[in-house]
Amino acid sequence: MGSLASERSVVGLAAKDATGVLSPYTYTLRKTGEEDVVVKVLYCGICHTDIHQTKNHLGMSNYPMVPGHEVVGEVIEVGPAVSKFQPGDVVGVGVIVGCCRTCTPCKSDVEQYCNKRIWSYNDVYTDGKPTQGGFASTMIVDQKFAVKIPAGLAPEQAAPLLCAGVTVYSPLKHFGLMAPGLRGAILGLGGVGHMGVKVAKVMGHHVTVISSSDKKKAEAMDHLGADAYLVSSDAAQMAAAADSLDYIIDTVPVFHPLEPYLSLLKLDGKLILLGVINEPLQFVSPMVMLGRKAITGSFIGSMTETQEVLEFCAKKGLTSTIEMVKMDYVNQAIERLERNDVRYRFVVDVAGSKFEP
Ligand SMILES: NC(=O)C1=CN([C@@H]2O[C@H](COP(=O)(O)OP(=O)(O)OC[C@H]3O[C@@H](n4cnc5c(N)ncnc54)[C@H](OP(=O)(O)O)[C@@H]3O)[C@@H](O)[C@H]2O)C=CC1
Ligand SMILES: O=C/C=C/c1ccc(O)c(O)c1
Ligand SMILES: [Zn+2]
Ligand SMILES: [Zn+2]
Repeated sequence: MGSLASERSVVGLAAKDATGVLSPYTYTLRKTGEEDVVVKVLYCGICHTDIHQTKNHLGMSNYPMVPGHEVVGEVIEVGPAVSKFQPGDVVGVGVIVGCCRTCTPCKSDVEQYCNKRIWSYNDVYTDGKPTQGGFASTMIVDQKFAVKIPAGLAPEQAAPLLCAGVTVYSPLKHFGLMAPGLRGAILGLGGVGHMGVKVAKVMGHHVTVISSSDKKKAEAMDHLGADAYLVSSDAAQMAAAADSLDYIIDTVPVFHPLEPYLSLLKLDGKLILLGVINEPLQFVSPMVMLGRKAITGSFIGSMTETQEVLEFCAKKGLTSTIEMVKMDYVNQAIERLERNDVRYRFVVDVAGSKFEP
């Protein structure tokens, strides 16, 4: 099925330099390969990683760069060997679009840890072309790196699950933290953090939000269903919560000391780092030894876990909390995300927007 004829010309919004400002950019996609699906982008979430990448926080950015890795779209064409999808299917694409398929992580179904992973943007595909993300009319992706959006999940609600959702689900599952009754905390109530609260609550955990201010308290308790709320700078509140938590999911995207949070963990508690921070973090060793605590990290989730979290959310009636915007608002949305002014994820209505070159 599908025509394998030519490269497609597409329009996206690209950063052209480390200012991170996005502007229209026309480029071509590869010819539809045997295992490729061609996806008309419907919606794309804005993740803080898009800021790290477009603004070159990691020193590895290449321009022009079309960001966006929480992509929901409609399949409009499939290559001849595609078995998972057909035109008309609503699918999701996330953070990675390729892996080696032969290394231990790839063979263990955790291909996100493949050292040859191909990122959905700011990378180079197997054909030598730059990869470009979801703030664009169309993407082409190998069927392995697309997931089905289950019936019953609104496509715009599903977009944040493709990064934020699976990023919290994967470590809870991997570290054996899905049992009801656990006491967990979410540090940083943004796009990833709000999914952390929702997923942990559905698992039956007692959930504390640890935030940099009290601004989000009412919403966290009333809308997201958090059980407790700590302001990280309030020493009395923090002291009262010492030794009380089985885990902390840390989503803060900037440098912060770890010791105040390590002190909140119980014996064998885990501090799970998710934020991308390009400088050394700090703690003294007794903070982990005297309590056998673990500081660990986790990176998105596998394609299997991505499909699983979508089905988990559909089954539990769990949605993301989003602010929907058009493409012409993306630069303002990014500025607001950087100022910590979003409730809790921007999702761009890509197909419903005009973005002419
Ligand atoms: N490990 C992985 O696989 C993944 C990692 N990430 C990374 O996780 C981090 C969080 O991503 P995301 O949730 O999209 O980001 P958001 O900007 O949506 O949320 C980050 C939250 O951290 C808190 N915060 C504290 N200090 C700051 C600061 N100086 N600037 C901004 N926020 C601050 C805020 O919460 P509050 O107001 O409560 O203090 C804010 O809402 C990023 O570094 C991102 O790159 C994202 C996805 C996957
Ligand atoms: O948002 C998804 C990607 C997160 C990410 C994690 C670690 C890292 O080094 C990155 O460049 C991105
Ligand atoms: Zn992300
Ligand atoms: Zn591999």
